[in-house]
Amino acid sequence: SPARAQTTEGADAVVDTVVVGAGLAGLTAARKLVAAGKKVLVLEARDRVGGRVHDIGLANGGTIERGGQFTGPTQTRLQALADELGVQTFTGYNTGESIYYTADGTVIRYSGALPPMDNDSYQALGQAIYQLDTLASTIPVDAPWTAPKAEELDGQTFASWIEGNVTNANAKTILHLMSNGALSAESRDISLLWILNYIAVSGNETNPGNLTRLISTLGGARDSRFVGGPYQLATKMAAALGSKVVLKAPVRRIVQSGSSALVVADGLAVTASSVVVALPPTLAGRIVYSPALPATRDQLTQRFPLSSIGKAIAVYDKPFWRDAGLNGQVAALTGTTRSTFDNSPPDGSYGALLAFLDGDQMRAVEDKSDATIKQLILDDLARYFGSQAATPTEFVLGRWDAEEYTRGGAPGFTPPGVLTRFGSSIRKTAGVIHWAGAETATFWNGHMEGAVRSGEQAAADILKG
Ligand SMILES: Cc1cc2nc3c(=O)[nH]c(=O)nc-3n(C[C@H](O)[C@H](O)[C@H](O)COP(=O)(O)OP(=O)(O)OC[C@H]3O[C@@H](n4cnc5c(N)ncnc54)[C@H](O)[C@@H]3O)c2cc1C
Repeated sequence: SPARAQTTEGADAVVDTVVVGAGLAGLTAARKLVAAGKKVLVLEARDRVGGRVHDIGLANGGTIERGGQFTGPTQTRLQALADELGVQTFTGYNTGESIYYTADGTVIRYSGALPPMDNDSYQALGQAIYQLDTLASTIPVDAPWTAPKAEELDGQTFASWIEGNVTNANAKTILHLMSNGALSAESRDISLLWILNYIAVSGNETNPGNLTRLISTLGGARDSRFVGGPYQLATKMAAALGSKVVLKAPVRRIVQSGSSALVVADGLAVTASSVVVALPPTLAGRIVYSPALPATRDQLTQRFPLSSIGKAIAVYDKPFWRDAGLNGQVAALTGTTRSTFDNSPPDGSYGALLAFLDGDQMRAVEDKSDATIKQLILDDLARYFGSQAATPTEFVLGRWDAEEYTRGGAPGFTPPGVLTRFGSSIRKTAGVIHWAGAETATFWNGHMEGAVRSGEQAAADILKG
């Protein structure tokens, strides 16, 4: 009742810290706090843990990743967690040629990281990547709004930078496609400062971030996968926390009074001396805070969307494209899916093709049924890999934008003018509330690594007192 939320009396439980959200960030924070002897309760809206990480069982006995899946070099905290929990990684399938599918429907096979282009185009693209890396090297990862040219960089979109700085048409095309494929966000939607920061955070304390690491398979963010899937990281942490994780408990209000807070979820209310809100900013903004949060923090959550993303997986008896010398990777200029990967298990005992629906392509199918989307994807896969791709044995579709407690994908991004005006509130505590979640991380922001780092950071801040 409203009366109950006015007071910390009448709570169902009293703990040291309430963690809101049982994604990798919230679970990591809880795990660290419990290890330090704190009494913790994690309130999770869904009927499962893991948030944007979720694997499901296939009829063929395999397991497939619906959400986050790739990891790679410099993602050291995620790796350390996996080691602790006994979850192995393996290098994704990279043998053979990739496919570039042109706007007029031509399949071009190629080797190496970049689609085939004439020399001038390669040079122009290389120059643009060098410029972006150079600008990114000026961004302080913990405070991008203080970068030397922050105003200028945050005053434009990535698209306007491409159009204003790159003259070669092929190089422009690849840069726009990269935004769609690697960030699930259109170049016209994101601030230049934001993408430079996203490049800068694609590293760790000893390895500065760079664009190649952010977008690459081998040696990059899409280098490796977890044997059995990354959902195990969430379920293993949750199993160790046991009854400290409460499912089906969406938090609706956080009422602070003095040095404590009453966290009101559907079905229960908990009093705590600190709270970790481990949600993407836009979902954190849907909780009602009393007293109201500082204006800058609230305005940040009004301006920090999640990208539009869907993920489809077509499963086959065998990875037939490998016999044709293909690695399963496509970069396409047309189609519902423009980015695919070989998602087969490490032993290749069956085949799986992962097809992303990114940005505009996800929005274009918003009103379509699952069956229609499946057909659109299979038509694309058949165009890329031949008619065998049209008849999978199973098909999995994750429409992340439509999930009530996610509402989009990774990463959360900022349009122009947001990081410089509101960014400094991203991790600033509000009374006893600490902010975590992949979008708050200073390395591998938006990734599983960032989620783990943000949870560790929030726990460390609370323990410091
Ligand atoms: C399709 C897809 C593919 C991706 N691919 C990769 C990849 O290959 N590699 C990579 O590193 N990352 C990838 N990511 C990103 C990665 O999954 C996320 O960055 C990371 O899992 C985020 O963890 P988190 O804990 O910060 O947030 P989330 O996982 O979003 O966790 C937030 C939790 O809070 C819960 N919640 C929401 N509202 C409330 C409320 N009011 N009260 C209580 N609980 C609430 C949610 O149910 C959820 O469990 C991908 C994401 C998607 C969607």
